[in-house]
Amino acid sequence: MKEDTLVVHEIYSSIQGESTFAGLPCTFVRLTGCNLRCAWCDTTQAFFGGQRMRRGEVLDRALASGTPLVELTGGEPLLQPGAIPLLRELCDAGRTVLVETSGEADVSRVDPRVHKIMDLKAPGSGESHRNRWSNLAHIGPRDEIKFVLADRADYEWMRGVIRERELTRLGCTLLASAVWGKLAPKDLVAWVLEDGLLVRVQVQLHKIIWGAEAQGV
Ligand SMILES: C[S@@+](CC[C@H](N)C(=O)[O-])C[C@H]1O[C@@H](n2cnc3c(N)ncnc32)[C@H](O)[C@@H]1O
Ligand SMILES: Nc1nc2[nH]cc(C(=O)O)c2c(=O)[nH]1
Ligand code: SF4
Ligand SMILES: [Mg+2]
Repeated sequence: MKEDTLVVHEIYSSIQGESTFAGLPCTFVRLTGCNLRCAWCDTTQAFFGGQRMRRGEVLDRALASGTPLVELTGGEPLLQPGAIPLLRELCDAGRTVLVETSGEADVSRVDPRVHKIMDLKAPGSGESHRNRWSNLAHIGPRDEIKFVLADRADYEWMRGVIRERELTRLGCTLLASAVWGKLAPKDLVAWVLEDGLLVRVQVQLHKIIWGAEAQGV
């Protein structure tokens, strides 16, 4: 069956660099392939290649390190049919499970125990037209919506989306992140404070620790 195998770019342990889980030891399962091409994507190496593995082996490798936290990412993890049962099996094994998704793919079948970290792509990504707004119906208090912002125009777009779509009503965390090397986090912080916007500004902790070019961290 098509769910029995997954194409995997890498599996490794590090500390979680993003989201409200930042700083915690975490095992990452990074799947190959993405159907978007965000202008500033820092993981283009995961677009192609990878190794086809049986789902059971991916599960074993993800559990082997013993970290209580496991994240499925990519590329775009939800493009592969095996991602849905893998997320469920990771939850069944007692792990706290995160999935990092562009939000273009349908999130409705993701196990409700999983914490969905879902990007809403701003115009500076070049992929804003791909946002699947119907996914918002499946976002709840355990989930996090992330905006990755390249400039002031992206910031204003985020502010408009939060207000017009009443995102604070979803009860989820709203994350605002600067595109690395493009928007200064201090400018983002100044704008957030000026507007009294209730978002959590995040930086990519792993890039501060290991540098922006390091892979497998
Ligand atoms: C590489 S993506 C993989 C998961 C999924 N495709 C997505 O976009 O959410 C992981 C996260 O890194 C963020 N990201 C990628 N490149 C970035 C950059 N240059 N600066 C800041 N965040 C970036 C993405 O927006 C996303 O939240
Ligand atoms: N340390 C670390 N934390 C992360 N959180 C989300 C990541 C991702 O690429 O999805 C990521 C990553 O690439 N590295
Ligand atoms: S959706 Fe994620 S993996 Fe795909 S291009 Fe955008 S940031 Fe990169
Ligand atoms: Mg990353």
